[in-house]
Amino acid sequence: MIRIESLRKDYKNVQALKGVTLHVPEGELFAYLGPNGAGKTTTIRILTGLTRLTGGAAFLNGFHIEKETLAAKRQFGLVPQSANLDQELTVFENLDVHGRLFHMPREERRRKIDELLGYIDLLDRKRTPAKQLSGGMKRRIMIARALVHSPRILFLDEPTVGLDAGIRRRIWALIKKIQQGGTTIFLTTHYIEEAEFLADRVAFLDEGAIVAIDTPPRLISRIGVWAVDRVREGEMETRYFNTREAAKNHVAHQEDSFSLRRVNLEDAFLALTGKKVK
Ligand SMILES: Nc1ncnc2c1ncn2[C@@H]1O[C@H](COP(=O)(O)OP(=O)(O)OP(=O)(O)O)[C@@H](O)[C@H]1O
Repeated sequence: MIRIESLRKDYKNVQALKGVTLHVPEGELFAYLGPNGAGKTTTIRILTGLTRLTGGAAFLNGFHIEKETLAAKRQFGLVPQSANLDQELTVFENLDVHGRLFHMPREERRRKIDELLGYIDLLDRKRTPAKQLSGGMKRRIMIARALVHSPRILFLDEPTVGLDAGIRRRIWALIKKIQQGGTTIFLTTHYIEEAEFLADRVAFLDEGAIVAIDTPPRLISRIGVWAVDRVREGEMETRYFNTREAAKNHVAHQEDSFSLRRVNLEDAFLALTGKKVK
């Protein structure tokens, strides 16, 4: 469970977070979606104790992140945006170092690491140096590493950035599997389809403030059901309708080329923020 209340973060010249409030119940997969610079990483850095907040409060499974720091830190695993495995160490050693940081006894570390490597389908790479792994494998190992101490909350900062489509889907399946084991997942992304596919609920973050929080289907239904894209005088125009008939009526007798399609989460994001995510 994650509770954030009126969270603010000021850097010298930027108000990175302007009073963010949200609650992620136990076991939910929550996506925090926004364009570059929206404040996604800043939020994760504050929740995981890497950056101090300017105002407001946050709790992880009920523990105050600044007043009960140690207990709060035991609640989560973090997969940062950039690959930070120790390249010279093997896969096992990378995970083992993490288990030691959490003072796990040796036998428990071994058991847990084997279990996790089996879980992510990389047991055969246990003795491989990290530098010999592909980008997708490194990402899976980073996810496994974050789970060594059995946290109940997992933070994933842009978990599939830079990975190709096939590997991205494999990571999605892994994230879903982790949630099905009961872990609360807080994921940042600027890939809308990632949020639409994975998340129980999504927050749209823009310039340090939340614009909307809801389930993907409910966010989409705020806009309409059918969309008509049309190029008009060199500009792309999209209009939204609640029925197919209304959409068809709109394009009847038009000479421009158009496409009729279902409304998706990207439409909802654009309509609610007036921005493009990518
Ligand atoms: N250490 C820092 N010092 C000054 N400004 C910062 C610092 N870190 C972030 N910012 C600013 O705070 C704002 C939010 O940045 P943040 O990295 O949280 O955004 P983001 O949504 O994670 O974007 P991205 O997808 O690019 O990582 C941006 O305007 C950024 O320039």
